[in-house]
Amino acid sequence: MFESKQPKRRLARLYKVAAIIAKEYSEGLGSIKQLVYAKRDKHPRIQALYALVNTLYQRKDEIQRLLKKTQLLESESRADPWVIKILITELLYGKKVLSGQTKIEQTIKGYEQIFKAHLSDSIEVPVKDETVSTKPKYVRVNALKKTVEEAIEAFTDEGWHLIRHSDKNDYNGFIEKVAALKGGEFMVDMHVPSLLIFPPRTHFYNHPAYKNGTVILQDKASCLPVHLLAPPPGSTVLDMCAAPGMKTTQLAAALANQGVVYAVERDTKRVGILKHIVGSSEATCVKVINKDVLDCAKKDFPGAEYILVDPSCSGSGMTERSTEAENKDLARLEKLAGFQILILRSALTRYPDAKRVAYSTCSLHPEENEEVVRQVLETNYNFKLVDAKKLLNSAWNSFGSSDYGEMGEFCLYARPDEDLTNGFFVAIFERLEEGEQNKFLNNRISNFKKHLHAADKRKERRLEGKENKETAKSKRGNKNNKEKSVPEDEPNNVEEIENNHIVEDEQEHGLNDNIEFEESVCEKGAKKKKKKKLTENDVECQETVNGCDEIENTVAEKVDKKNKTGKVSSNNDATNDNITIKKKSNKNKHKNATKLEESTEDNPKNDATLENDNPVGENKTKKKKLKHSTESKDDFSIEATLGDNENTKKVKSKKKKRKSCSEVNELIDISKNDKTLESNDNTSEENKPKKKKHNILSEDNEFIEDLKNDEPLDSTEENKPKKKKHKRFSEVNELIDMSKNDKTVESNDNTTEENKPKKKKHNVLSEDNEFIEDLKNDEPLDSTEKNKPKKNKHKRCSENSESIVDLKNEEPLESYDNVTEENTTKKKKRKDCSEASEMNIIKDSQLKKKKRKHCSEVGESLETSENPDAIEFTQKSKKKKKMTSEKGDLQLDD
Ligand SMILES: C[S@@+](CC[C@H](N)C(=O)[O-])C[C@H]1O[C@@H](n2cnc3c(N)ncnc32)[C@H](O)[C@@H]1O
Repeated sequence: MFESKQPKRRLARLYKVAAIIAKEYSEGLGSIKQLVYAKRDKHPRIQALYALVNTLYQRKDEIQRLLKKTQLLESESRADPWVIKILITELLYGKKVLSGQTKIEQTIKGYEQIFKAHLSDSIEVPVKDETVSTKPKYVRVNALKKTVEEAIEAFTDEGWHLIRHSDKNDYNGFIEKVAALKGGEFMVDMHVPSLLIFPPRTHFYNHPAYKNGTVILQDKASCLPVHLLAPPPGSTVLDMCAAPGMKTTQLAAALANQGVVYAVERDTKRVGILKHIVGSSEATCVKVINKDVLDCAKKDFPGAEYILVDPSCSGSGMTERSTEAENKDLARLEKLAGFQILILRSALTRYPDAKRVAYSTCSLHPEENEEVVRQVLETNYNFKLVDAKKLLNSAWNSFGSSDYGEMGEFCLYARPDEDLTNGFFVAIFERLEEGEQNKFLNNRISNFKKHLHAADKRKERRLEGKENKETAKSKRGNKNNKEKSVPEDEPNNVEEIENNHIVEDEQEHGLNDNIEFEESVCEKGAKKKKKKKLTENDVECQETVNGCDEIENTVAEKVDKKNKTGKVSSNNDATNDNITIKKKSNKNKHKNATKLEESTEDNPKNDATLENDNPVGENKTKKKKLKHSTESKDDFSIEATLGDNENTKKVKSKKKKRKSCSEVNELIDISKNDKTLESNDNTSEENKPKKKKHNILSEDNEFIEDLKNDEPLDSTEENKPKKKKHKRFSEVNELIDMSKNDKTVESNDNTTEENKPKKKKHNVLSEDNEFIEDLKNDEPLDSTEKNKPKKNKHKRCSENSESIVDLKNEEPLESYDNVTEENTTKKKKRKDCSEASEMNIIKDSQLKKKKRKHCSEVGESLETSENPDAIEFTQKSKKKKKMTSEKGDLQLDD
């Protein structure tokens, strides 16, 4: 046989595999390092793979620019865009040659001069080599296998020299010593006693202590949540987001294997890694549970006393580049925050035996941290935030943003530049003792929500009543003449209206968190329900492993080998977090899953540096303070959201479409009043003479007036002149629904839900989600405020609306805001509405289009809602009788 001397016609496997990894990384399927390891069987040159993909992401902006200028992706549309990007990376920043003869390589080479010409136009941005770590290597001694003393002795025997730091209060001195660690030296951490510190780039992969599970590679920051949670031996612990299991094993060690650690992990693949780590660390007290923890309840983890909430996050703290933390993908952060709020709130509300809860992220973004804490804490009656500084005996420097006042300062940050760790955030909550108070409770919200909660309960009772009634009716042979006598466009009764907004089926869905939102509003014929397009927004979150990339990779490798699957990370988005907010129609439950594209613009995250063979040294540590984003944070005040007209700004949207700001403000104002909510009750429309439906504004005002009366409910309704309140009820009910998460706050939701009669499926507006909406309205994530000058406190309503709208306009908030999908087609209508009210109210009002006639005063009322006298004005305006113009969409704004 003659050897063919023909040039290689096939693309080098290195490039193919690198392209796959780059793509998977862009999809958030893992850190570059994890993905490289996972593809090891596909290409053994992991360093070359890593270098290519890492460089691609370091240079992504330039490459993107080149692609745009040359239109290469368009002209080479048949080629894999990721292969093109990898080849450009190789050509411009890698080997600087493409030696293959494939068509695509030839094409890319053909562009070389053009690329270079474009590049010379731009300023060269120096790229930091992320493979050179300046962070020390942290090694946690697995107390289940060896004591720290034994480990120290063993390392000393190996020739390592222990550097001591005895002053427990001198954190700065400690950091200096850590930064100065030289080859052959190690220290014991001053906070986490089981943690040993070695110089950067010390290798442990081949060390027997690592291989046999005696030591675990875990960054110090990642040890802090469990250290601060401090469950004693014998206790019951719930680890809500457990894989890969670094903190799970730390928890087991804290318990000395006495007691139980429920380690919950949703992702099946990661459960495999979790089990492996748990097994190899001999953490016998751990029970691994492959479940979505949001589908769990207290019965699943009986007696859970200590809870660790370490949810998926942006992972912005996992990079050594502090600039990374400044690159915010606001929409993504908001989605993550939504999920984080849900999960933290569930920890604080579902488990009645919980004494202490640790919330942590490996993110440096306040949106995922202080903001999450704030949103959850401000409505929580049972927990307080513990001052982390005190827990660490003041020997720590980095805390949360003072923009959040004391609340922020009670939270702890670990910062790469200051603490020589990964970036991390920890907040510790403790159950209130008797007589104690959560000083961050926002009473205004709480009272409001308490009322709503009460109203909610009443609604349930009414529903039960209705069920009975219906049964009786059907027994009577379904004689329903009454219905026929009701004008077409009128809902039959309050119950019916309310039924359209029932939060349901929490039992089935585990809780409020997998959210289903039924859009059903009365239409002509009273019983027709509008079907909405269903959406399921999968929010893919970058899985971050909190400082345990290395171990995870290695374990992944081991698991791989064992399972002979060859894959740990895969294209399967199982590694992603799915925040699902669903809308379902009554009848059809079809879903349209929309995957959020994680853009390639994402900077590399979680890319713990690959081990290399550099000698120990170069412990240059930046003392520069990490510039932490401290966007303006207006103090939250429900007062403002509930109609702080004094501070409301001009609402921008068109008159006719935004008439109802004042209405909602009024409604909400009113709902602040116990009695007003009570007055919602027992309003039987059936018993009322039917009235004109067109005078919405005046109806509202009257209704509001009614609500403002302190008359006891039942009597009120009976004695009042009959009005068409039911329409407003539905709106109020929506408002109530919006705030129903109170249940989650006040009750141990799951458990209470369990005891409730089952309701209609899929008629669910998840309380939590709505609550998030609510809260979002109350205070936008600081992202939305980002570009704004700091404002006075309590300037909430219109500002928020505007800022949220701005944000929405730029990028729809998919996970929160299903309704925005629909709304996007109605942009003009919702400019001034904050999301929650839009979500809930627009729909209703849209469906009332045909029913409602409005007078021009509606527009006026909206205008007036922007000024401080809005309510007064609207009250005046109710006196005007004539509604002249037929009005379509009614939007109620906060
Ligand atoms: C940041 S990692 C946790 C790291 C882990 N605590 C450790 O120290 O090794 C977040 C994990 O939570 C899991 N997760 C996300 N949402 C979840 C949910 N709803 N229920 C259970 N696990 C979830 C993710 O799959 C991911 O493995």
